[in-house]
Amino acid sequence: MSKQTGFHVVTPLLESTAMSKQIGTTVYLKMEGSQPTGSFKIRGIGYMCQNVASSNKSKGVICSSGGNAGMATAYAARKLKLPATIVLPSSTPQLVAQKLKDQGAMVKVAGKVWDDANAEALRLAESEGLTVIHPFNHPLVWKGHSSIVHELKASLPSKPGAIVVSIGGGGLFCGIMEGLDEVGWGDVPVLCMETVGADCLSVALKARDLVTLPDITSEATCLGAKTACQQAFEYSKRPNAISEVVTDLQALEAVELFLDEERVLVELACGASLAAVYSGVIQRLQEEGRLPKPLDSLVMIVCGGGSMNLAQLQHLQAVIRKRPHL
Ligand SMILES: COC[C@H](NCc1c(COP(=O)(O)O)cnc(C)c1O)C(=O)O
Repeated sequence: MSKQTGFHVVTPLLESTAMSKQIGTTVYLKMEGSQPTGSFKIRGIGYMCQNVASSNKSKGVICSSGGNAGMATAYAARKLKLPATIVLPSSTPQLVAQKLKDQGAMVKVAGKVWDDANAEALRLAESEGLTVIHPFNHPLVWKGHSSIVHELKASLPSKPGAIVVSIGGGGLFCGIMEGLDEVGWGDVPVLCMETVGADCLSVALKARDLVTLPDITSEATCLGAKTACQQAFEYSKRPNAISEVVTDLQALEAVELFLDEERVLVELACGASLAAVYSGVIQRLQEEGRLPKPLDSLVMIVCGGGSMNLAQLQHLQAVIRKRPHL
């Protein structure tokens, strides 16, 4: 067994019988919710924190986060004996703040959405001489996330027909695209899933410009960056990148179905990806000729998410189902 180099673990790659039956090909689930911090974030964030610590010049790290990048930063900082400050928007569920404090991090709340928290984190970094750990926009974060693809290359029987990822600021997407280039799978279609109201990449693609959303109106607050990172925007112009958007209700229904069928509770952010199968996006793309039919296989990056529990699920069910149907 090779010595573990990062703070992340090699996650299970499971087959979903129900999803495979629904789309007529093998659907593999890359279970990133099994990571120590509950999401894939520890791969890239942990790698960046290790690099910061190895420079020995840091007084501490600071991360603005919808929750999961903050969890990864707090966990890695504790392991590295670095002080950590996490700045959350008020849209992040309270349970996350307690989990961060349990990791020994200092928690501050600033603004309504991630962009507001990020502005405060940059101000604090400057005033207190802290090292910024960006939740999605840094080459070290993308490099760490690319480890997912190397694990897929080692585990899959053959090149996948397509990979599905959720998009917040685009860091996971950048890591996946970097990894695909590295293993020679640069032509594999990557389906980029967002929710209405947190669809910064989709809107940028339609505008052919890296535009900023006026606000975040989706309940999938962990996808709540108003502007995608430049690198994600560049990657999204590649022929193998496909951008799709689902509603919060579709993401919620996907979370509920996944819980029933696969016995795992994930965040709405992850539901956005799962909805690609559960809400028929894959089949529509095949009918439109934008995905091959049949697909050799499908890999779902189950990004996970640590800010979900039964109470939060019940809250989201009430809020989303109370909304007037558009
Ligand atoms: C505002 O928030 C950005 C980031 N969450 C991002 C995130 C994503 C999307 O990853 P990204 O595209 O931002 O690298 C997917 N799935 C889950 C469960 C996530 O938490 C954060 O935690 O600070």
